[in-house]
Amino acid sequence: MANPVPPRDRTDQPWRSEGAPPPPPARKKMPGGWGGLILTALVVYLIANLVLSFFNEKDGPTISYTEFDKQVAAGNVTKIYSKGDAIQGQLKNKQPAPNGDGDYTKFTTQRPAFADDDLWAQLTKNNVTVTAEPVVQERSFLANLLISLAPMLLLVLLWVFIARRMSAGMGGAGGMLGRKAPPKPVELEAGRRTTFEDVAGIDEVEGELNDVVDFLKNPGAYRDMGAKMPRGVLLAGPPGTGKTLLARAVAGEAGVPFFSASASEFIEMIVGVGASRVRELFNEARKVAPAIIFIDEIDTIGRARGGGAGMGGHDEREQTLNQILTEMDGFTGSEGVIVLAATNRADVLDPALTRPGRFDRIVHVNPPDRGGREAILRIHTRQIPLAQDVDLEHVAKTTPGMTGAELANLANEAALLAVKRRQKTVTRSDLSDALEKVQLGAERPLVMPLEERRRTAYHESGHALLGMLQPGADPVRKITIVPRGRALGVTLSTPESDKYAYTEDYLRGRIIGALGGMAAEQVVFGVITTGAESDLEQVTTIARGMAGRWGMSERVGRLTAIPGDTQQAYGLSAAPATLDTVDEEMRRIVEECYESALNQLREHREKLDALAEALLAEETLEEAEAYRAAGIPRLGKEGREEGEAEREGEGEGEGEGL
Ligand SMILES: Nc1ncnc2c1ncn2[C@@H]1O[C@H](COP(=O)(O)OP(=O)(O)OP(=O)(O)O)[C@@H](O)[C@H]1O
Ligand SMILES: [Zn+2]
Repeated sequence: MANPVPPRDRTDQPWRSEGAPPPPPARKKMPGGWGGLILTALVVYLIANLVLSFFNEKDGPTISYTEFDKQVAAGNVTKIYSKGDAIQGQLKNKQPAPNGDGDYTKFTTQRPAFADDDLWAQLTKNNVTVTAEPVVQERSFLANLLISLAPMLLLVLLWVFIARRMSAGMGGAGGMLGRKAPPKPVELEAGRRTTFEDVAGIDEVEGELNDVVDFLKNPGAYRDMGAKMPRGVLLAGPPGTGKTLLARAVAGEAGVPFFSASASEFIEMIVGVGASRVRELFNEARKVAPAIIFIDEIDTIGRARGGGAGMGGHDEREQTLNQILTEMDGFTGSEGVIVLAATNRADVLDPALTRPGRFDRIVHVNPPDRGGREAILRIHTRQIPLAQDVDLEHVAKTTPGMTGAELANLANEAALLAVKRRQKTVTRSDLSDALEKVQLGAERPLVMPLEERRRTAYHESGHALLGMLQPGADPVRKITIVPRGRALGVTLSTPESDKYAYTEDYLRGRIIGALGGMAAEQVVFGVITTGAESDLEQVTTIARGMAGRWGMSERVGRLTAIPGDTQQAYGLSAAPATLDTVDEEMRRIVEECYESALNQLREHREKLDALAEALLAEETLEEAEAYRAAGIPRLGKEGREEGEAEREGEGEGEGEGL
C-alpha cells in the first residue's frame, strides 16, 4: 500500500465547504481574587503617593529669586536650606506676601541655573545659616521604604497570581482550591474509568490506538526489546466525534493517569506562562509515568506560521508550541508518557508538529455511520429506561450526519421530555420530538437531507463501480457517504501490490474511475454539480502526464512537451504549437474516458442502482460488501498477489475503456 490512490472526494458543496471554521471561542475567565488584590495594591500605592506629596507641601509662599536676593542683601534672611536648586528659607522680619495674602517669614524660591555665584559670599557676609540636602523628597523613613519597595511588591504579587492561575484549571480538580497545586491527573480521582466500552462507532480508530494501550500497560517489554513507541498521536476529526472521550478511554484501558489541558488555556495566560505550564505538566506526567497527556485544540497553538496569527499572541503561541516540541523531543521513548492531541483542523497544523518523533501518528476520527450511530445511541441510553416501541436502529437510520456528541444530546433531550411529560419511560415519540428540537437549535442542518445523500451515494457508486469494472484497476477498498473533512463521501481504492510503472490502460482506467462520480450524476440526475472539483484535478494531472510527459499520445510524439525540473533548469521548453497539441490531446483523452464512463454506467445501470441503494442504507461499505452489492465477483480477497492475477484473468471486456 505504498501507493494509495488519493481518495476521490466531492468537495466544494457550498454549504459544506465553510473553509476555515471559526476558531474555538477563547474561554473567558474572571480575573478572580488575585486580580482584585493587585488592583487594590495599585490603588493604595497611588493614594499613598498622593497623600505623602500633600504632606510634603513646602512652607510659605514661593517668592521670586530677585526678591530673595534682595532680602539676603538686606540682611533679613536668617537661615536657608537648599535642596538642589530649590531654596527654603526664614526671614528675620515679616514681609508682605507676593500674592498679597498676608505676611510671611518662611518662603520658598527657585534658583535659576544662570544665577551668578556671589550668593555664597552674600550669605556668609550676612551670617545666614545655610544647610543643604541632596534632592530627595522629604518623607518619613517608613514611607520611603514603602514607596521604594512598592514596584517590587507588585511584581511579587503578579508572580503569585500567575502561579495560581497556572495551577488552576490544569489537571482539572486541585487547581481551583486557591492553593498553588501542580497539575493532577484527572482520572485518578474519578470513580469510574472511561474505557473503549464507552466509545462506539469508531472501531477502526480503537484498533489503531490499541498498541498505544498495550505499550502503556507494559512499557518495560517494549524497552527491553528496544522498540520505540510513538510519542504523540494526533486525533483529527470534526467536533463532537469523541476525540476527548477516546483519549480518556485509552488512559482508562491502560489504567494510567490522564492529564488533560487545552491549548487555548496555555495562550490565554499572561505572556511567558504557557511554556512553563507545559513544562510543569510534562514533569508531573513523568513522575507518574506511564501516563497520558491530552492536549485539546492543539491547532490554536500549532497553526502553521503565517496562518493568520492573532495580534500579539504570536510569540506566546510559538513559545508554548516550542516547549511542547522540546518536551516531546526530550522523551527517551522509554519513559512511557504518550501525548495525545486533538484537533479539528489537521490541515492547518505546523509541519513541525507532525514530524517523526512528535505527532507522527495521525488518527482520523470521523462521524459515525448508521451502525455506529446505533451503537452510540445504545451507550447513551444505558441509563435511560426505554419504552417497548423504541427502535434505536430506526433512530440511527433517521439521523445521518449526526456526531456522537449530538446523539448523546439527543438521548438526553428525549429523557428530559419524558420527565416533563411525567412518563416512566422514554418513548418513540419523545425521541422524535427531541430530534426535532435538537435540529431546530442547531446552526447547521444536523441530519443530511435525503436528496443530498442520494446524489452523494450515486456519485461515490459511480467512482466505485467503474473502479470495479476497469480491468487491472486498483480494487475498491471502501466506499462511504459519511462526510469526511470537506468531502461528502469517499471511495478508496488501493493497489494490490506496489506499482512502479503504469500502463496506459491503467491510467485511462484511473481517469475513467475519477470521472465516474460526475458521470453517474449525469446519467442518473441529468445534471452535474460542483462536487467533482477534486476529481477533475486528478483527471487533469493524469491526462497532462499522459500527453505531455509519458509519450502516450501519437500526435505529440515520443517526447516530453511539458518540461521536467531538469529541463526547466536548462531553460528548455516546448514550442507553443506543441503545447497546444498537448492541450488538445489531453482533451481528447479525457473526453474519450468520459464517454466510456457514461457508456459503462448506462450499460450497468442496475449495478449502479444496487450499489447506491446499499450505500444509502449502510452509509459505509467495506470491500467485500461493496463488490457483493454491485454483483461483481471479487476473487481472491485474501491473497493480494493472487487477487491481481485473478482479476486480470477475469478479463471483463479487455480494453473496454477505449
Ligand atoms: N463515538 C462516541 N461514542 C460514544 N459517545 C460519544 C462518541 N462521540 C462523542 N460522544 C459523546 O459526546 C461527548 C463529547 O465528545 P467529545 O468531547 O469527546 O468530542 P470531541 O471530538 O473531543 O469534540 P471537540 O472537538 O468539540 O472537543 C462525549 O463525552 C460522549 O458523551
Ligand atoms: Zn468524486
